[in-house]
Amino acid sequence: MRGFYIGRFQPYHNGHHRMVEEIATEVDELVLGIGSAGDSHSPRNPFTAGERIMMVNKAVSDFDITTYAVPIEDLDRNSVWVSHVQSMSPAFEVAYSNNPLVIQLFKEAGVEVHQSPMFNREVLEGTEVRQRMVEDRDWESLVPDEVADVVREIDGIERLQRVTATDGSERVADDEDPNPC
Ligand SMILES: Nc1ncnc2c1ncn2[C@@H]1O[C@H](COP(=O)(O)OP(=O)(O)OP(=O)(O)O)[C@@H](O)[C@H]1O
Ligand SMILES: NC(=O)c1ccc[n+]([C@@H]2O[C@H](COP(=O)(O)O)[C@@H](O)[C@H]2O)c1
Repeated sequence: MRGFYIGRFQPYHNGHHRMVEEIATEVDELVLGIGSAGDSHSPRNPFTAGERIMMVNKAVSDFDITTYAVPIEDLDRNSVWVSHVQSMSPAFEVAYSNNPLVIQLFKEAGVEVHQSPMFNREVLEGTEVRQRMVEDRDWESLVPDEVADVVREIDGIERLQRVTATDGSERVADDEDPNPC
């Protein structure tokens, strides 16, 4: 059976990794949808789709399943998003998500959805990992070693700190662009 699991993976962290570990007990092939694939170089989405594919591919290589990382760009129309996903992905029988909108859209489209428990969500959250990266606090312990290697290879911390930087007069929220064009 083939499953589908989508996330922004900004970055791929140990919560995602635990979820893939669980999913691997239920399917023999898994498509990892790289969500919001067109977004990068912002505080909420610092890494490109290609960089996230590197993180995911290296981190899941130990699992005993075949995986395919597929970039999925966002659409303005939620009502056709599942068709968009299906048009980009190898066919799958079950979708995995804990995101209420994603679950709703798949269910309305007649796709079976499985949820997973949230693992150590107090710290295993992309927002927390990025906050620690910005503040030069320990983030490496929250991600697989392979992901930490990719972040270092691409100078990811420096990038995130730059795109988050302001002139110092105010704090920038995670989803706010401090450098609007
Ligand atoms: N700690 C976790 N345990 C289980 N599932 C998780 C965990 N963190 C995220 N997920 C799930 O993985 C999917 C992808 O999540 P996503 O990439 O948005 O990560 P996130 O940690 O929620 O990131 P952000 O804080 O950047 O929004 C979602 O279904 C989300 O609910
Ligand atoms: N209309 C759309 O483009 C649409 C709808 C639902 C989810 N998504 C994407 O799916 C991904 C879901 O991942 P998260 O669970 O990490 O939020 C995100 O990248 C989100 O933008 C997009």
